[in-house]
Amino acid sequence: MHVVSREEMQAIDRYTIEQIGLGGPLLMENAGRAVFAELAPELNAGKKVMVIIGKGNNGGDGFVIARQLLDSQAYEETWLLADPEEITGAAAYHMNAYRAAGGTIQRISENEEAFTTSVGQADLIVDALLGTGIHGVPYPGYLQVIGIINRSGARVVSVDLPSGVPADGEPFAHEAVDADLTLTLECPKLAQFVQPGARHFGEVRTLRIGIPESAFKSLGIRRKVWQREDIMRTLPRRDPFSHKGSHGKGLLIAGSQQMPGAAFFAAKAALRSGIGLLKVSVPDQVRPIIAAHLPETMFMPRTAADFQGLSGLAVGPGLGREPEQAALVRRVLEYEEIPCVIDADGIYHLKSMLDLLRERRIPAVLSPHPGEMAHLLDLSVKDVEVSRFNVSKAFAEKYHVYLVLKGKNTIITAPDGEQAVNVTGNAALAKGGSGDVLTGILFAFLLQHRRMMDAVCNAVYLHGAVADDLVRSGHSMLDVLASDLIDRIPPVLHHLYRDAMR
Ligand SMILES: NC(=O)C1=CN([C@@H]2O[C@H](COP(=O)(O)OP(=O)(O)OC[C@H]3O[C@@H](n4cnc5c(N)ncnc54)[C@H](OP(=O)(O)O)[C@@H]3O)[C@@H](O)[C@H]2O)[C@H](O)CC1
Ligand SMILES: [K+]
Repeated sequence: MHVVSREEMQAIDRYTIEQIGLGGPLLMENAGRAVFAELAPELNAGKKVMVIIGKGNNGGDGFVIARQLLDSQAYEETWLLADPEEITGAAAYHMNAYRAAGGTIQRISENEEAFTTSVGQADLIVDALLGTGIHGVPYPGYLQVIGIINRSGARVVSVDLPSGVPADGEPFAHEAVDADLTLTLECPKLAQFVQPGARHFGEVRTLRIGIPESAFKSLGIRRKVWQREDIMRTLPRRDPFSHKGSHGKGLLIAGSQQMPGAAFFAAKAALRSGIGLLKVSVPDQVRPIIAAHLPETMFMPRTAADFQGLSGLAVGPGLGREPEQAALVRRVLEYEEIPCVIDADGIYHLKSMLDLLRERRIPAVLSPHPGEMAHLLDLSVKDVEVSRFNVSKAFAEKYHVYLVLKGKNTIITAPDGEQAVNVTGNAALAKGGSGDVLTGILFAFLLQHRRMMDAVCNAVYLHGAVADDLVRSGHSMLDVLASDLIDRIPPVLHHLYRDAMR
């Protein structure tokens, strides 16, 4: 499923209408019917549904929805914030159809009191005020209606976008509709994954409205949501005649006296995610802790780390920030013949050697959280968070890396700018150690997948999916530990493989 900007969506609309010939009114009919079908189960007899319509094509969708409500069991009212004379194109086409089918349009500006009363009595409000066409702060009339909707107490369903949210995810300070459900048309827009807009969507469902894949191909859209079908398609299939050497021989350089656990979590997660042979380089004092809990690992002295014969490296979890650790990170970066994952303190040290990234033949994989990303770029966390897609793309292309910018919707970016958004995971992951688990999964998957982008996307997907599985079955957002995540990898992988083999 593609993720698009406002401009890209408008270009796709144009291409579909002009090149493919599916006219605007038809697409609008498809959009409105898809929304109505999604709402149908909620439209029982006597339910009071208000359709609140703006001037543009988002409003046009509203007229299609209102027309179908006429024939439903629900009681329907349609309120227009614009002057009907202002309505043009496909929206006018459907406004006329609505009227001709017996619909009545009430104008908000002429009946403000009645409008406010009606909103107070509504069970469900369909927000068809503004979609991708908004620029800047909603005009005063729109702001006023947005505020009334937000204070209504009704269930609010937004068409395409919560009105007032800019489609590209740029920051804004004005009020926008707080939707209970957003039915986004054809494909997600950037705003769905970036704060503050993301907070307005409520539950999100994406409704296809008949735009052919060729329209997206024609525009070369290179941003998508990584979905269950993607991981099932790309999970590595094991050759029955394979041996432990076939699934990666990796060295994990992690842990310190103060943070031995990080090395343990990353190592165990890598083993649980299929790495064939794992060597761990930890300070001598830490070795007994790991050895006692992970007899499957072998050890390499921190002082004599030899990379010969390895197929991958991972450095960072719990490493520490002393200068001597920087030398280790540098060695990993300079060893460019095999993939490497750099996380946590490894990223901290990276700042002084960013140019080494660009020179690597095999791109490194970095998995910073927003704070680590901000440190790398000398930006504030806020600067990173309000521009996650662009910040990620610029960095990945400039330094020729696979960048995993962690967060509610982790964004994965390849060195050529291709992006994927992850939609698994939840706030249970906001706890020390969960990042180390991701490092282990990333490491193991990198050594088992053919395509690096698949490995990185699948690792991020699996990491979130185990957190979702835990919260779905007996855990809460508060209690999940890194070890719970690791212990839940087997059943989640089991179900993914089982479904993939069907
Ligand atoms: N995705 C698809 O394939 C389809 C999507 N559809 C729907 O169409 C909208 C986009 O329609 P568009 O007309 O481009 O934009 P909107 O309806 O969101 O709004 C446009 C009108 O809003 C006015 N506007 C612009 N900025 C503001 C503001 N800050 N405050 C208030 N009003 C604003 C603008 O008027 P101007 O006079 O200012 O230009 C526009 O008239 C999309 O979101 C989908 O819902 C199609 O239905 C089917 C295909
Ligand atoms: K809307």
